[in-house]
Amino acid sequence: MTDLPRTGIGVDVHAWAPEGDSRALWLGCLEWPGERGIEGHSDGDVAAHAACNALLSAAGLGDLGAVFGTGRPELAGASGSRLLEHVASLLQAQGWTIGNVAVQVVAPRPKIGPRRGEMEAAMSAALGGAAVSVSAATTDSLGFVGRVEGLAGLATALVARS
Ligand SMILES: Nc1ccn([C@@H]2O[C@H](COP(=O)(O)O)[C@@H](O)[C@H]2O)c(=O)n1
Ligand SMILES: C[C@@]1(CO)OP(=O)(O)OP(=O)(O)OC[C@H]1O
Repeated sequence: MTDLPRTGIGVDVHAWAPEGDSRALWLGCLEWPGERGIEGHSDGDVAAHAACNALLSAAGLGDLGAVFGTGRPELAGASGSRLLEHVASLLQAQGWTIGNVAVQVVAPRPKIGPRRGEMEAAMSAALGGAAVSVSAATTDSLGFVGRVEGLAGLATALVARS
């Protein structure tokens, strides 16, 4: 049987930190100065987390909770880059090459367009150079994203046997 490439799907949602909270916003392995921060056990980077979930899904290796648990003390504040690097090393150890990862941020802010290239480069670097594309949508003020309760990251990934 030929080893066909495999796709995966991932999502992650985190709540915004309360207004005035000093937490920083980390999204797509970048810090966003001046933007409202995010709640989370890690740094709450929904773009990186969705990408991790998509890659683990594509490789049949579970998801973030299966790999990192949901509250391990050593992962408090862990960066999206650190999680992506670990996921990339797990896939490599299992004989998978990453084809590409596509990530969509669902949030009215921050505006992704002006930093799209920087975000793609930062996530790609964490994945050892694999192609990453980033897009965004606002939801036109509807739902929990529109009410500014939280933001979401969605991702797909393609992997193939090395
Ligand atoms: N956080 C965001 C959200 C959206 N964009 C850009 O705006 C376009 C229009 O968004 P709609 O939700 O109204 O379709 C979208 O296609 C993105 O180009 C953004 O940069 N950052
Ligand atoms: C990343 C982890 C690490 O404790 O923490 P959270 O910041 O809670 O993020 P989530 O996307 O809910 O995934 C669970 C955890 O694996």
